[in-house]
Amino acid sequence: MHPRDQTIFALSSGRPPSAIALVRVSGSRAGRVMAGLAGKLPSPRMATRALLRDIGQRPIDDAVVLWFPGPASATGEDVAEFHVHGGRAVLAALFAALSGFEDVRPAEPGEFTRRAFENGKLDLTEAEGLDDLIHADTDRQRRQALRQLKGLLGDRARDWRARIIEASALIEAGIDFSDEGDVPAELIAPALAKVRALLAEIEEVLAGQGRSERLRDGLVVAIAGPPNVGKSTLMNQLARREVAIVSPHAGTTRDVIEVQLDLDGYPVTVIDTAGIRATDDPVEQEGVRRARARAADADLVLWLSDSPREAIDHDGVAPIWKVRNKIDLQEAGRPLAEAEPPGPGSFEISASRGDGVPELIAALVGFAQGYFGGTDGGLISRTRQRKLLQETATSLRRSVAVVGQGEELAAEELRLAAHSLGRLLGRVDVEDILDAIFREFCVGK
Ligand SMILES: Nc1nc2c(ncn2[C@@H]2O[C@H](COP(=O)(O)OP(=O)(O)OP(=O)(O)O)[C@@H](O)[C@H]2O)c(=O)[nH]1
Ligand SMILES: [K+]
Ligand SMILES: [Mg+2]
Repeated sequence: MHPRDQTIFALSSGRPPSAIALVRVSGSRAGRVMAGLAGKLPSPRMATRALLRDIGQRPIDDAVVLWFPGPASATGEDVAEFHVHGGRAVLAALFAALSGFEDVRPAEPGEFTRRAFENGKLDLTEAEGLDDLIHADTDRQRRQALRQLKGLLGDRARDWRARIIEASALIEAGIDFSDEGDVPAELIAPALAKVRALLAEIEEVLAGQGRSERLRDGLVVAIAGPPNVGKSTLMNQLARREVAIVSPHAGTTRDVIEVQLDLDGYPVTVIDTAGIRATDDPVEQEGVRRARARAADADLVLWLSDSPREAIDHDGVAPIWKVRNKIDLQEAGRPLAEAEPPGPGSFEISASRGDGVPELIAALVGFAQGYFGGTDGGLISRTRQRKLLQETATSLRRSVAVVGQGEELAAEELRLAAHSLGRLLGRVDVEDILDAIFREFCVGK
């Protein structure tokens, strides 16, 4: 039997031990497996208690089982669910029993979702949304994934694709009409109007959404600056715990230290780095090299200093905010007048006391909002989706541009645009691209 037609099983709940574990089985043998282990097939979609027994009639566990005959199941195939006690030995015994059935094997990562996709239960954007929902750590990631899973992008793409096909039908009809000479303008004009309208919609989605696909990975904010200015102290303030060593000794931090923060639902990775200075210590030199490299790749750099006019020693394309630290010392002694007045992207804080830190955090949230594209988030959640929408828009623009040189050229561009949207939905993709996408999913999904 081809692996694709085999029946698959996997643990679909979390890592054992746990109170309950869910093992799913999908494929043509699922019914035989269920009847074999539970003694008989329960009524469809009814939670039923059953003593599971292996092939030698030895009991495995007292379980709750569910039977979903296809196509009304998550994958579209026959699906059997076993809710067992989530112990490692219980699962080992159940897996051994499942593997004993002919043409039944453990699932590959993402294989359940792939079968659902292939049986038309989900389009590719929805499958991606499902994977994102499982991996969502913050509230905004969850909401974006849920929009994707509910098919918001997929529905738009299906609508656009249908309208492109209508427009191209008008143009093709025009081509058939005129064996010699020009296609009548009455046919071309409405087609062009359709194309322009939907191009505007796609451009709006592309322009208005910030970098919403980056919401999956989050934003990287690097704290950089000279030694001893309080970078690690600020890091600990932002993390609200002692993640980095703080000491009056310049050159304390050498490794890059990362924490994941949830800032108002936005995922933000903050990195603390070695103080940047010339040094003879080879270990510190390596720390400085790493600090420069990570700050150069960051999406935002907080350049920390403890003196009013500190030169910024950093190369990179990311915006830099000047953060002046230790203002508590200034209040105690030196006059405030010598300080540069703080402007946009410029902050004054006391990392040890916490003054100015809430304002800095609020500004970071604002930055994240602008970066990811506003409060409602985007329709686009992956680079793959953005690229295909850009390709679609390019083909539509070309079709409008070339229509004067020949209707066939315009029709060809519309075909390409429809093809790009088909790929977005996973309707026309080649096997290896689908393999690459589904391989990233987890086992049991
Ligand atoms: N008065 C005052 N001291 C601070 C403040 N922030 C940090 N410090 C002190 O400054 C010293 C250096 O702090 P760190 O956080 O280790 O500085 P760093 O920039 O990480 O230093 P390196 O990792 O060595 O580059 C420590 O003694 C801190 O307690 C502040 O806001 N006010
Ligand atoms: K230090
Ligand atoms: Mg430090």
